[in-house]
Amino acid sequence: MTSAHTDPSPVTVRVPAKVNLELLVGPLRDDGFHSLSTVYQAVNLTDDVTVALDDDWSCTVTGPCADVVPTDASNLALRAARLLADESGVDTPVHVSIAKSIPVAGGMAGGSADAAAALVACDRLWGLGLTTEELEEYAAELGSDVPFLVRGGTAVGSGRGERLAPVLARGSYHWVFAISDTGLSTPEVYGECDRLRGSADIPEPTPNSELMSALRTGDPHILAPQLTNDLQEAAISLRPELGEVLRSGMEFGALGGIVSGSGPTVAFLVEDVESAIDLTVALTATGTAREVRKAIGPVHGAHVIPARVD
Ligand SMILES: C[C@](O)(CO)[C@H](O)COP(=O)(O)OP(=O)(O)OC[C@H]1O[C@@H](n2ccc(N)nc2=O)[C@H](O)[C@@H]1O
Ligand SMILES: Nc1ncnc2c1ncn2[C@@H]1O[C@H](COP(=O)(O)OP(=O)(O)OP(=O)(O)O)[C@@H](O)[C@H]1O
Repeated sequence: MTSAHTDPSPVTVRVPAKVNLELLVGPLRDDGFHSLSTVYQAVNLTDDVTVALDDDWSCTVTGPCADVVPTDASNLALRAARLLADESGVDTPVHVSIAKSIPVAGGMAGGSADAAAALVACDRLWGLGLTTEELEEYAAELGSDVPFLVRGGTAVGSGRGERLAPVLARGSYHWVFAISDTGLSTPEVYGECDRLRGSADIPEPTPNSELMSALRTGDPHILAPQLTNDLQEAAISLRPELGEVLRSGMEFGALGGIVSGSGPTVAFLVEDVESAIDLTVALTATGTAREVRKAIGPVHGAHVIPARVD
């Protein structure tokens, strides 16, 4: 092992959550993953991940949901830091601190986001100078969603979701997210999808050209009818009240509503910032969600931010 050039100052990286504008789930592959065709969009619900040189590998998490995030070796951000160290021959451990704001087990890729952020932060701290493409390759070893959280913006994902291609998308979209009290497990939702499909023959999924055209217009009215999620039925089957949340959001004027990824967060696309505020207030009043938050997409992937001066 060699010691990499080290910068003693801690590095903080801000990383977005994601919503899948389209999530087409293909057949179950031999490796236990489903082949996907998905369109990701990064939205500005963010976590901040700070890495600092330390005597040993460790992790702390702060924020309202910190108690349900592991701080042992299973934490995805800590795993990401250790993977990068192993692969790059670095022997200087770090402490990883996560200021968590992305819902946990909410279908918005919060753990994947922290892993992406840790890769970008450690690359800077250890002075490795890796390219985004190199970081995305390490990211794919940590989870299917992780490469997208390094990249951000709007992108098509294929394979198991880890193979990315750019999308020409205009404009900014306004979202409202209805966040549940308790999360859903991603493997359980995929399992429920398989159960509901039974022995049906499932074709390999391909991106929907109408969604691609809609993204080129930048018009949320045109995008809204194209939102699709093949995991939605499975998420509602496991959590029937999500159907009620979807109905409420549409009644209160959302242009489109969809379960985010594997759920249970429900994402509503709205016309503009005023509509986002109105829908946030209306959904909060129903009490059907633990928390309702508005966001904008697309935004950048994991990026270094200036150190906080407290
Ligand atoms: C639902 C999505 O968030 C949509 O973007 C992703 O497909 C999930 O991505 P992720 O959380 O990064 O998932 P991974 O950590 O790679 O895989 C967790 C588990 O989800 C299931 N999984 C995940 C991705 C995929 N294409 N097919 C699957 O069946 C598998 O059971 C896998 O063991
Ligand atoms: N840094 C982390 N942040 C959140 N959860 C983590 C982290 N590291 C490990 N986990 C574990 O991963 C599980 C899934 O959390 P996560 O928030 O990534 O779910 P998710 O957003 O539904 O994932 P996805 O949308 O990628 O399927 C959590 O229940 C937790 O036990």
